[in-house]
Amino acid sequence: MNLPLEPTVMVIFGAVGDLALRKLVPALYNLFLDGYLPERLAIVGVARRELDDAGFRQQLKDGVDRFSRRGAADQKEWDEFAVRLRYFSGDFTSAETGTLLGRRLEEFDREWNSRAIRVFYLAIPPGLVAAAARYLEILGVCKDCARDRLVVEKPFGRDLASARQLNGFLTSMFAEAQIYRIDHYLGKETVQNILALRFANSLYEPVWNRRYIDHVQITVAETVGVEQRGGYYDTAGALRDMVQNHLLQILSLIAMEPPVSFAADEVRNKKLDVLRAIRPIRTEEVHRMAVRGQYSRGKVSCKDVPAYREEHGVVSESVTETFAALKLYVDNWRWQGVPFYLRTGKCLQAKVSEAIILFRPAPHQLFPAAAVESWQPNRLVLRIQPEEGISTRIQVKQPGTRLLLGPVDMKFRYNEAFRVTPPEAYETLLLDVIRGDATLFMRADQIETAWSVIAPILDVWEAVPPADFPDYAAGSWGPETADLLIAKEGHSWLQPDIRLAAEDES
Ligand SMILES: NC(=O)C1=CN([C@@H]2O[C@H](COP(=O)(O)OP(=O)(O)OC[C@H]3O[C@@H](n4cnc5c(N)ncnc54)[C@H](OP(=O)(O)O)[C@@H]3O)[C@@H](O)[C@H]2O)C=CC1
Ligand SMILES: O=C1O[C@H](COP(=O)(O)O)[C@@H](O)[C@H](O)[C@H]1O
Repeated sequence: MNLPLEPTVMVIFGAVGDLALRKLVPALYNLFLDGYLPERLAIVGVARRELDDAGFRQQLKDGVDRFSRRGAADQKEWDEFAVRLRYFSGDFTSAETGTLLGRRLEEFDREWNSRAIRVFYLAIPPGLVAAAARYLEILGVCKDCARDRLVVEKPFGRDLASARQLNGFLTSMFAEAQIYRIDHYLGKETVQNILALRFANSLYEPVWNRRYIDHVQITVAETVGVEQRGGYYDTAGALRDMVQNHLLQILSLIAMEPPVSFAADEVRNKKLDVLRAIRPIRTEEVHRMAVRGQYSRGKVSCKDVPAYREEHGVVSESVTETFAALKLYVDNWRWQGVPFYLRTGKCLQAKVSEAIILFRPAPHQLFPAAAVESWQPNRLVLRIQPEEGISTRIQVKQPGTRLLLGPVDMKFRYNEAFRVTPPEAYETLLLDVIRGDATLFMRADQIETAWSVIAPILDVWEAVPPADFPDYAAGSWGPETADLLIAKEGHSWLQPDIRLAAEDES
């Protein structure tokens, strides 16, 4: 792995917020421990609250102790890392703070005797992104400083129109290549492994099409509710929060054509082709292609859970969906007629993300009916989390004197095969930003096309409020309507192996 050698200043706007404390700083600290960070690196945190460098460092250390995959930080190692951390108190909607911060950044250039690459990470409420970007102009960041980068979190807009507007605004100030729109699912090891599985093996690609694949199921199930983010979530819902980004990205990786190379735009073009090929959903068919749900009180992992409408920050008669399931078709040569079922929800029975490829039956049934009582079609399970890995279900002869077939799984699990803890998604993505590799980030056109896929559903759901919310108990697998959605095609959801999921959570 090449070490990024260029001096870098990473400015984190919103440096003492939830995302920075839980994800960004633990990721940067782990990259430091693994020796991946540039030698000359400064991390400057910006927020309004009054703090000195020591207070800032202590808050970040508390975050690392609680949330790092490696557990509490060793004090000596932390101190070595912490000298890189500086705090700057100011409101980024004020020009004065802009000028002062600008001077501070120039000090690093003088100290290092070279103009450092500047990475601006906007870990701030989505409504402030445009204001913060304007503020960057005061800092002299523009299209001409091609080495400087801007990292924008999700949600990117709240619909097609607002995403277009934000893209228009950002690309008027920065070149597309400078803008890194994060979708943290793309940094997950097993999501990246979809490409490795498909394009580094000759076994799967020949059968990766409508002739052999019956349908695809993508499940991203969470056990948590909205936690501290009720205010945001209640204005978003599952479709905006998860489907528009993470689930459609997983679908794109499963369905894309082989890229010619792994150049950022080559991969992104191929993924965009998939999004563009998704059959548009007409208004009158939204109810046949998509269902929504909201959780009522229940038990998750043996603990009582309040109803969504009782969560902090959620309005009492909220009609926001906490569950969404979709049926999509990719209208191209490879996937014609193959349904892609997507579902995601909060307060479900287990935390598990996986994609299952269900294959068609063997073309000729050679075995007598008595031998195939428990026959199941071949399936390939791409487990994204927990227990990251891949398994293939095949039919074998069961031991005994009778000819009886039965399903078994051939399994690969990351932790058994490699015995290392894979990096967190944010580690991979932050390192890519520092190195200037945008392959795993969303381009403007991908974001907009993904919004256009779900736009008809958003419109209909907004126009026709659900009559029956809440409609699934916390701790279940979601509303019954999700089962009916795919039962119409003669399919049923394959519930994940929750024994593994529960082990991972405990
Ligand atoms: N938290 C999460 O798990 C996830 C978050 N995201 C996204 O990340 C972004 C940040 O979320 P999150 O960390 O939860 O938000 P928080 O509200 O926890 O943090 C916001 C941060 O911004 C600072 N801030 C707000 N206004 C200003 C201002 N005018 N000038 C300077 N600083 C300001 C706040 O500090 P102060 O008040 O001191 O100014 C605080 O540090 C959002 O876009 C969110 O959607 C995405 C995925 C997951
Ligand atoms: O982006 C988001 O993702 C998380 C789920 O991420 P995971 O890595 O824990 O699977 C979700 O809880 C959150 O609502 C959403 O904004």
